[in-house]
Amino acid sequence: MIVEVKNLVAGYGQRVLIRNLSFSVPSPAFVAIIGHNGAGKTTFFRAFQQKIDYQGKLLVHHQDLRQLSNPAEKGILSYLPQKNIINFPIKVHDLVVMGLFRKKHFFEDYGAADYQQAAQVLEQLQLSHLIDHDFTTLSGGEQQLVWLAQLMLQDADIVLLDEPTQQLDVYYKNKVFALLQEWTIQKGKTVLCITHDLYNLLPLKGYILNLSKPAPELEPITSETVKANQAFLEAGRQPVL
Ligand SMILES: Nc1ncnc2c1ncn2[C@@H]1O[C@H](COP(=O)(O)OP(=O)(O)OP(=O)(O)O)[C@@H](O)[C@H]1O
Repeated sequence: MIVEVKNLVAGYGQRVLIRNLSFSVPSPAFVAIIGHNGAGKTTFFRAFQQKIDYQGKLLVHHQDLRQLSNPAEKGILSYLPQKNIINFPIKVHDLVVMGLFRKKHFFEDYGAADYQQAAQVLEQLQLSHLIDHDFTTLSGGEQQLVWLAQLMLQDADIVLLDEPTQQLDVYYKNKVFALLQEWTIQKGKTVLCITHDLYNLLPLKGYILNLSKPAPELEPITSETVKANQAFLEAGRQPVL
């Protein structure tokens, strides 16, 4: 089992957002996590990162995440937040190369081979022209792609992405989803991706987890499930019982 969620209950104080969620991802897969604004998608990721208290169990590779120290350092888990703000000047190349942090000792400098790897992922994302730019001067979508490049270098087994295509144009939305699919099929990664871009899921193989449903479960991505979930979300929020 790569990821197992067992009877997860999570929220804030009296406000329970995730009630008894259970599912398992037995082999590398792409999982789109969908739901209305405020449904608890980011909260679910916070539980994964042990940033909030929760009941139930979260297991990765059969290990309880509560007992697993520093899964990022071990290359088990990586995370791309919805917003990641930097307020000091830094070159795109220098930011991306930091994705290799777990291969470095404390204070060890990044070398030519590391910068070469960073340049390669930037090229793959068609961002080579931005390599020497100051990150803080880039557009929102460009910044989002640069973070994605850094995440690629982290090369973790399980990748959590919170709306990675939110600010992207139609071309890059498709390109990023295709890339995430490639990570699962060619590199054996498990990708959990929060998204509101349901129609971009249509060409993909994987699963949908709709956290707005009363009993969310993994549904295979097909044109029927995408359309049914889109209709479900368009119908509006269900009253909380
Ligand atoms: N630290 C917190 N304390 C109390 N309530 C919080 C906290 N963080 C988030 N919430 C609330 O929990 C609810 C779920 O938030 P969450 O960020 O998980 O939603 P989401 O499904 O990711 O939504 P969106 O699609 O808008 O990003 C929201 O109503 C939010 O206001």
